[in-house]
Amino acid sequence: MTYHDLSNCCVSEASPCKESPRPQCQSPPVIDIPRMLPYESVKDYIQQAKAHMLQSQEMEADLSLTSHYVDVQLVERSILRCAKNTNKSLDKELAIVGDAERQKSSLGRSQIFEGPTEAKPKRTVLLLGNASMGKTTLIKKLCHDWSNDCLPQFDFVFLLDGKALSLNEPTFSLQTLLLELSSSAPYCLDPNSVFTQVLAAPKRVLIIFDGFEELRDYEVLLQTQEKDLATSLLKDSKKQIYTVRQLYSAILQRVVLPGCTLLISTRPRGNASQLLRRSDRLLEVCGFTSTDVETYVSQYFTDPALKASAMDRLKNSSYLLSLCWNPGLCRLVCLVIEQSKGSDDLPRTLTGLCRQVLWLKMECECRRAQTCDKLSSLAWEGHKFFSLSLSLPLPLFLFRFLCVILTDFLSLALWFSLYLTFPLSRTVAERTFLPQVLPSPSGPRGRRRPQREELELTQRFAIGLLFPSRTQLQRHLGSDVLSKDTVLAKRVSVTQHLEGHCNADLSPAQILDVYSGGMRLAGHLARKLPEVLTFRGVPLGPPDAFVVRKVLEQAGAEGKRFCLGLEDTGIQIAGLRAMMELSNINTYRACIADVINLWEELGQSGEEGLLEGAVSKFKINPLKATQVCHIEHLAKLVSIHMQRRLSHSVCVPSNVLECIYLFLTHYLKNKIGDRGAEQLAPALKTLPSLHRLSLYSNAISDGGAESLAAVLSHMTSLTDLDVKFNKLTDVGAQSLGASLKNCPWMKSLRMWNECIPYGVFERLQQQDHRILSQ
Ligand SMILES: Nc1ncnc2c1ncn2[C@@H]1O[C@H](COP(=O)(O)OP(=O)(O)OP(=O)(O)O)[C@@H](O)[C@H]1O
Repeated sequence: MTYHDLSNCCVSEASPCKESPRPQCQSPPVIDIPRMLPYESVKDYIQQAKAHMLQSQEMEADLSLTSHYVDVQLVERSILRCAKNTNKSLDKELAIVGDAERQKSSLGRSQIFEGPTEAKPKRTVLLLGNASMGKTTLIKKLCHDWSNDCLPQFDFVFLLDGKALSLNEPTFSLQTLLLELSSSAPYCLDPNSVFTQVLAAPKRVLIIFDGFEELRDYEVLLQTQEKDLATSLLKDSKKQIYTVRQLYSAILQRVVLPGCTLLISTRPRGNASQLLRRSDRLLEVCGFTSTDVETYVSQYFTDPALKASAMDRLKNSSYLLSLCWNPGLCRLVCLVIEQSKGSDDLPRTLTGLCRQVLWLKMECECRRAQTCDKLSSLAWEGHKFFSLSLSLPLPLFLFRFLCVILTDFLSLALWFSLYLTFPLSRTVAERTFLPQVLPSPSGPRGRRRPQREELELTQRFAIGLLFPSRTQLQRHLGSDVLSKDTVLAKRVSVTQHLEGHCNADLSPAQILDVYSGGMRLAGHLARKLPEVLTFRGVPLGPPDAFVVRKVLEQAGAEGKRFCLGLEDTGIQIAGLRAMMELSNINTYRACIADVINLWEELGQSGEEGLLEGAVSKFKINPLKATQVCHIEHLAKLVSIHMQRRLSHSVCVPSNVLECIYLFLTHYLKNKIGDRGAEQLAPALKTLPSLHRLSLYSNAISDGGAESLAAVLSHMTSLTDLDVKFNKLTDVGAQSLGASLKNCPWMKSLRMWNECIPYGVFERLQQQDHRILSQ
């Protein structure tokens, strides 16, 4: 009997998974298994493991995977290649792509471990996603898929939790770790046989790491293993003498089970250079689309009447609807809608939402006064949030979510009005609002510094708490005049701080923060906004885009107009459209492909006024292309320009796109290389108004130079070309030099680099004085 047979025997009776089509299933390799192995016990174990996973249906209390899971798409992310600085935090290293690119690189659950056809399977997959975007839920669903035989390439799936790192005793072996500590493992009757099989065919093993708080935890585990430890592990992985940390580290470093597949989930914060080097694929859970939100709501509310009214209420509450992009928040929104039973107004801010959820939970499950006291005092003493979750019957998810928001840095006391009793802190030196609203952090020494995500959220919450509506203020503080005065004083301080900023000081993130203070605070901000407002590099998810629009709208009411920069923000097309609906936008810049898609959408829906505005206000000069895809988008734009039509049915108004004046600045991060130059060349040929082109330091070698040389004589408006510090040798340089002879209109060609022999360069310069070295 071969292992193939064994695997086939294990097909469970459970129904096949619904969402993932089975054709993805590959036939497992045929592996001979030693005769003496008791097949039955291994086979039984696999069956039990599958059944065990199928039993853990819960996403969280009362919500099951089978009835409430929404099948979300994943997006393949890439890293900006930047030679100089590899020590950046991961979110800064990830290339931000537009909506169109995201669609192109999206994939389903069943494709996570597969590359393009013929490519090798992905052995180390990093699953990224911000707080409560659905990483753990996706992992649970994957485990279900495996139980339903939808991941036939794996015989074993082990789910390892970051929290197990707190087990410090050196009493584990690789065998006990996998068969006893993995949360997916059932009780094993014959651990030796199972473990022998795991060791015999590691390629058919999937190990999932989830539940780590941050990237740093992984990075520490990737520090080089002590030699003795590695040798000892390789000699005998059954000895129960290792700590969980040592074993995790050995798996991640592939000292043990080298051929297995690893799925590592994490939030994209902090430095991840080691992890990145070892990963074959970066995937991101990108949250719910608007259709996903509708699916979620319809699954959440089983009563048809409630379902319809919930969706109506949500649609009337645009900000809450935009928050539902985050699945965890979507769940909270549904909870609030469910509990409010149509009576109350829905919350208008994130702070309002979380406050209401907490309040609801406390009303339901705790004796309020006692719990408030307890929470406040525990939090103020600096206890970790997790310790609270042990002592209170609130759902773990809620705690985890609040934990992200509040963290140990900002104590829970903030929620319970303790913040009112603290004096304003002294300086306004920092460019955040935190000093204005919060007591100084006073946690024990040596604690990690709060991450940016936590600070941002904390800041938004702090502002949200300081600017509740009048009714809320009255409800929470009643006749407590002293507290009311403190709130008002802090509000004044924040407002003054905001007004004290000169325009250039305002960071895009601050604009997003301010909205949590409601429209009153947004009004102060609106007055201060600079005319050229750029968000480049700040990810704008749906709620952020909503906020930006609101603030711009408010500023418009005061007569302000803007030139809006939305490149590298990842804003969705719906968000872009919302900006176009504003009448106070002079010009805007955004991802070219998304802009074209928006034009198409507007053209197809016959919204000619909006289309005209969206086309005429679009600005690309100067274009800062940082990824190869930017060049493809440019080519698409050029083709629209030449054909004067968007799609079959949509023409571009004749007076626009007349003059694409283009100045491609050098490609700062991604090197376009020969491939990029090749793609760029045909597009360049058709640009009527390209005067200067800089492809400085772009890893272009002779192949790319040939492509450029071939189109140079067609670029009749080009006066200056800069291809300095590339990799051209004498071949590429001579080819460009020869082409220059056919371009009498050109003024300069800069192409020096150290791969061109000095003599060759000098001769070319003598032949044509327009060839410059600097
Ligand atoms: N695909 C989904 N379908 C339905 N609900 C989902 C989905 N993804 C997430 N949720 C809901 O959002 C909640 C939070 O998701 P989850 O715990 O998976 O996030 P996470 O990314 O692991 O967060 P963290 O980084 O905080 O650990 C889940 O408990 C569930 O209610």
